[in-house]
Amino acid sequence: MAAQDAAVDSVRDREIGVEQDHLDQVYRRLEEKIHEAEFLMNDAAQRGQVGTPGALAERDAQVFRAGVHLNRLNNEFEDFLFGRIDLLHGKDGKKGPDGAFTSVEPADDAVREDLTADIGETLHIGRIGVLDSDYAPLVIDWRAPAAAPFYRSTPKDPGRVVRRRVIRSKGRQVLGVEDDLMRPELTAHLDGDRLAVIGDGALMAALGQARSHTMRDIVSSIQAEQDLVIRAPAASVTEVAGGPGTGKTAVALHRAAYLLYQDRRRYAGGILIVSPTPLLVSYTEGVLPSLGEEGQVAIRALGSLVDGAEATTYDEPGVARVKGSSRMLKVLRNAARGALESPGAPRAEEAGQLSFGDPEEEPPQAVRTDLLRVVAFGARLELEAGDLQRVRNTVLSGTAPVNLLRPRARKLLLDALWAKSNGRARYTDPELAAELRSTFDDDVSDEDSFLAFLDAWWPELTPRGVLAEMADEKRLARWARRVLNPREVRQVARSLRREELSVHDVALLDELQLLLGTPARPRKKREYDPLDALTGLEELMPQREETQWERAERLAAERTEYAHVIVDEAQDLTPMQWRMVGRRGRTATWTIVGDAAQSSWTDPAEAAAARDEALGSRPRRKFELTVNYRNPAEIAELAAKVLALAAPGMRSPRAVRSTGVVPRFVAVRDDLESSVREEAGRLLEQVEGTVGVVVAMNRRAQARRWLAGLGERVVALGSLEAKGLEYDATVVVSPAEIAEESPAGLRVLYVALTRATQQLTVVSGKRDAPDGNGVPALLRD
Ligand SMILES: Nc1ncnc2c1ncn2[C@@H]1O[C@H](COP(=O)(O)OP(=O)(O)OP(=O)(O)O)[C@@H](O)[C@H]1O
Repeated sequence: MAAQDAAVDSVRDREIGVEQDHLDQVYRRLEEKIHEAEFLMNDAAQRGQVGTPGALAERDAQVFRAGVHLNRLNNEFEDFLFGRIDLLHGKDGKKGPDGAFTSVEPADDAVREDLTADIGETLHIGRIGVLDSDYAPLVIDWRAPAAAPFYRSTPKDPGRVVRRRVIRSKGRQVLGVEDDLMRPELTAHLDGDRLAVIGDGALMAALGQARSHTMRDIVSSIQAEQDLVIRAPAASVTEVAGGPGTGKTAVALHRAAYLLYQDRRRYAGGILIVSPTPLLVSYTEGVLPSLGEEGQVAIRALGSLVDGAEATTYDEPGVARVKGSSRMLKVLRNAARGALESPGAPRAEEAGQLSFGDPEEEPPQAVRTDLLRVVAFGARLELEAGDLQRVRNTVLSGTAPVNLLRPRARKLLLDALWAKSNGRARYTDPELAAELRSTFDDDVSDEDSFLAFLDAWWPELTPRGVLAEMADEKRLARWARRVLNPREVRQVARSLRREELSVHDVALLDELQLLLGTPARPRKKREYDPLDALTGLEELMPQREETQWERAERLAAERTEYAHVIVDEAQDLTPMQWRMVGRRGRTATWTIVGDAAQSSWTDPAEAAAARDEALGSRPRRKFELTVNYRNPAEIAELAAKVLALAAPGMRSPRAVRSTGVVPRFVAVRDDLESSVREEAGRLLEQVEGTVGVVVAMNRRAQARRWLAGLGERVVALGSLEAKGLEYDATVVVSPAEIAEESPAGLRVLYVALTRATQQLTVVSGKRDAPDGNGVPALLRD
């Protein structure tokens, strides 16, 4: 036995040695490429000394390209090289742009009658492609077509692949290899030696690893059904459904990297990934940089999609339900127009009957808006409340955004004043009359009193300002007439009086932005940039174009529309959020991943209708992921009981592994705190990685206090914040409380129960009616 083990070890060492040699060669080549990039940078800098404008622009572009290149190469990639496939000879002898043979099918004579075969091609797969100096591929980028068989090949449908190998390395050292044989029936030879096969279970090893607070990429173990989604053509809409832990988030991130690789020019327009919470954003943020992609992808939480907003608080379920519903559209339309009547500055009647025009007597903000008085051609002209209302109604009868109607309002005011001035009667000659009118307009619109009036009577409205107006219950009741009931009006108004924006307020802000419009402003002069001094370009070309850097920066800052939009946890978007997200991808292609069974939105049918509207008539391709890579079978089985209640008829994904550790149940009489603390402490001792404690939303703050001092590996989460996250172990506190939080509570509980990769403890209170074993009513058979 010992001799056999030793033999296996020596084969393993030999195979590791083979991969180590290859990795050394790759790093030598990478160093050469870094030198090349540095040379390019230096060369470009030299050119700066002799500067015709053309040469300077070229230099700028070259510095930019070389900089990007260097940056990617210098990036310390963990396991830079992670895979290898050994392939039979292919059907034809054609090579693709990555230097590999393109054929997917083996040549007719690739396998001899006695089931022996020779390996015709060996490809190494890594995070980026590297060619040697003869353009032979040392490493194939994982996203290249030639790498697809690494993910797709199965013993049932092996194509040309004989052996698929996962290589584990750290820095520059190969630590291990794991092989899968795709054609176990063959005796294959590579350069005359029999092909060795080492170990199995690369995927299982990855799944069993301790979790940290950041997600890892899965490039070395993407599964075939996931690969189909990642490489699906970008056309129109790709919809992916799958239960908890099936890799939807992971697949969405890898798809972003794939799309960029495949068509960088097209996606220079940016890829937006919409994520439900800031916690999930920070959990996933590291994955794209680890795949060598940064910059062109923006991952934003739903509460941060509008510039300047960073909402993290949640409304109570009842309020969220109103704010998320498309009923709000009508309310917002009324508010956007109605807010003109009640601008933030005190209105005339509130400010008292102040006379108009004498700066001594009156603070500048107390301009009356129910009377316009000007002097023109030596006479005093007035428009009174009734006249003004008529003008306003005429202007507002159109559908254009309110702020953009201001020039029209100004014009109609002048018309009304002109009508009062009798100016038209003075001349019958049309040319003279027109000239007089133009002088009249110029005179009046230069008058301070006219300008001050216009500012007060038709102020530029901001989304935030209008939302603040909606906090006034009486006003909101007017705007929401026949749309919201009095209770809803009271609740929404009250929620808007809070200082912080809620996640649902952000979609309202975005809608208001559209309803109000942004008036054109004079272009701001560019600020002084120290980089200009460095490059010396500013002095040489005073009228210069912006550099590529500046352009990239400007586009990123200005970007509100993207070339591809990926929506994670799509089941949770409210109708108002779909409208907000839809506006960011009007001409985009889309990838939408989600699981209806995990939806925390109360009315999925309404949300589905809003989603259809956002996506329009674009054709959709649907995919389904069926394997749960996160939860062991023991946890998945328990969660399935809640699924049966939350979404009857929906199937659970198949759990891919089992740990033998069943969930633990603890019943508590009165003191939740000490039990939760104790259970969290117990789990911290049993697992190496993170522990999540999930409680009902209204216990969030409390739960944080309970866990104080237990260290960074443990976190307290409100049920809605647990979306998409995972931990080595979780404590779910009072399933009944979570389930009763909202009409979607059972689905939220299903989310909470599916967060652990190893262990789950359920702590029940009185409300849970636990049985003698501590199992709460909701989780019994
Ligand atoms: N092919 C794979 N190889 C290794 N790990 C994988 C693979 N696919 C998924 N995983 C792991 O499984 C876990 C679940 O993945 P992910 O969070 O993407 O699932 P999800 O479908 O988004 O789940 P949920 O709907 O519950 O949010 C992650 O730890 C992920 O790294």
